[in-house]
Amino acid sequence: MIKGIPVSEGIGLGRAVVIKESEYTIKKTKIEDTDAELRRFLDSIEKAKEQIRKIKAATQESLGKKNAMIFDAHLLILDDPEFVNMVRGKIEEGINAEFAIDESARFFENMLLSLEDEYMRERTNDIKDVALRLIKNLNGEEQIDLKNLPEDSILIAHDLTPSQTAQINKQNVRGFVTEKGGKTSHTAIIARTYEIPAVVGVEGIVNRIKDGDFLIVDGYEGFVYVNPEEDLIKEYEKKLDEENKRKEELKSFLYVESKTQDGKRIKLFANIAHIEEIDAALKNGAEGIGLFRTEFLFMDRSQPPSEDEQFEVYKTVLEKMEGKPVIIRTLDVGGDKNISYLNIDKEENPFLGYRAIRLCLGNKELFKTQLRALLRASIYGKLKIMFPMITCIDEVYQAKWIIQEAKEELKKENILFSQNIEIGIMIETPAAAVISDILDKEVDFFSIGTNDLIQYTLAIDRTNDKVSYLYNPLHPAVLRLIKMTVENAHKRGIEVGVCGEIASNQEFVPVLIGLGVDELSVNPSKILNVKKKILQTRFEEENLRVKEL
Ligand SMILES: C=C(OP(=O)(O)O)C(=O)O
Repeated sequence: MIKGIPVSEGIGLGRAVVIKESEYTIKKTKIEDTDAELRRFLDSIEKAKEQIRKIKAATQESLGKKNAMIFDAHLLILDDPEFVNMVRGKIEEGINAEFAIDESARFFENMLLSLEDEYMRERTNDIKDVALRLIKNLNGEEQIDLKNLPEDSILIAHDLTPSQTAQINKQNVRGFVTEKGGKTSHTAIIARTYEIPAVVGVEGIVNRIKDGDFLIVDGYEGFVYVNPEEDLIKEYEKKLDEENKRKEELKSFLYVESKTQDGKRIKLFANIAHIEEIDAALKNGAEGIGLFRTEFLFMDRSQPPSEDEQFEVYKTVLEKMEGKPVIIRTLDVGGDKNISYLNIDKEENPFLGYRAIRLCLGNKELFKTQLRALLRASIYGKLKIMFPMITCIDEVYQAKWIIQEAKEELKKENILFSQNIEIGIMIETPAAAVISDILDKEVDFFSIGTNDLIQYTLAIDRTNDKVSYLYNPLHPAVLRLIKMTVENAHKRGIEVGVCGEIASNQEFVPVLIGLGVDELSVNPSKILNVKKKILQTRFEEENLRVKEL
């Protein structure tokens, strides 16, 4: 048994398909006919471009424009005069094309690795990917074909690149196991989107497993069993059976209205961080998006996304949701989410520092660019804009003022935007909950971010394992703040949602309902589980339980 990080729930049984990139020992040879060698090199470039364009089109179709953009970077490398001329120069000196490509790629990889910028360092993978493709083309070697995987395959790889996941025939895949990656890695996101069990961060797995080994992937616990005993296979087959039955049973709730036994309606929305997750949200019956974490658009790059780039993403989300409400949270970085190009100073207490709305109000252009993109996209659906980490009314005034400025600018430029965009805030600091009767005068809705609310109320760093035992969502202090927020909002006639992780957890759903929340926003894969719990809950009973808080 091997342990890794579970990133996509589910159980998979099947045979290993090991994706081992060929390890080339590229020999340097002396070339007499340099013109012919140059032609070989240029042909391999043309072939690579054709291959990449095809993969890009397939990715765009299955995973959307943003995921397909990575292949633009690959095409740019193939057109980069510095790279092409360096290889050409070496060939003209009489060096074989394979060696010239390898040496040039290493030169640029080392150059990028020497930079401080994490994003640039990560681009070395793109150069490696392109160089390998060129060398394989020169050798007439087929690129790994993932379109025709055998039934019940479990993919084992160092990491799955976007070009690989774009080609996979999903019906035949029962699991992913990779050496690299974490909860937000590309493989993890794709696995969750396709609902394929996945375990990542398993060091050395590529060399420990052979093609055809029988595997069990436990995406709940992060276990991978290699050629297990018959008893264990039986045990897991039983679990898989139960899982499939549970899934089937949950499907029966898909078209059932989300309300408690005694008729209290609870809206059921989805949390997303990437547009690819919308399909899973819709498939599971999300009535809207309760939290789109836009910060992920700003990560893994060297500069912020442009207004147009953001506009395209927000427009896509709104269009895909076809008029259902979409709450888009403005940039929430700082704390544990660092973005190198924003040059945030190292802080002693980053969670109490320059983050979220504070950072946006201090970087007006960055903030306004996002707001303009949101306003422009607003005509494509039902947009609601939400500000994170509010602690005082002044922040709400300032943020709304910048929205007003963005609207004036767009009007002058004759650019349309919706006149009915609701503005809301996250209630994720005790201060915001305590003054919710002041804040509610200025906004149209609240969404309680319990992940942060719990950390700030109980003074526990949510990323520190040593104090995680104190992270208690049912602590009376937390429940009182939620209760207070809901009561204030309802007096003013505005709705309250919960978008923190506790809304996805069946254990906490009844208490949130009892506290009177109107909407729960949960992980797409948890929507039907939560709906089942809502249907079993009696509001009056739960409400009585929290009366005396
Ligand atoms: C949803 C929340 O925000 P984050 O993205 O910081 O988890 C929260 O704090 O509950």
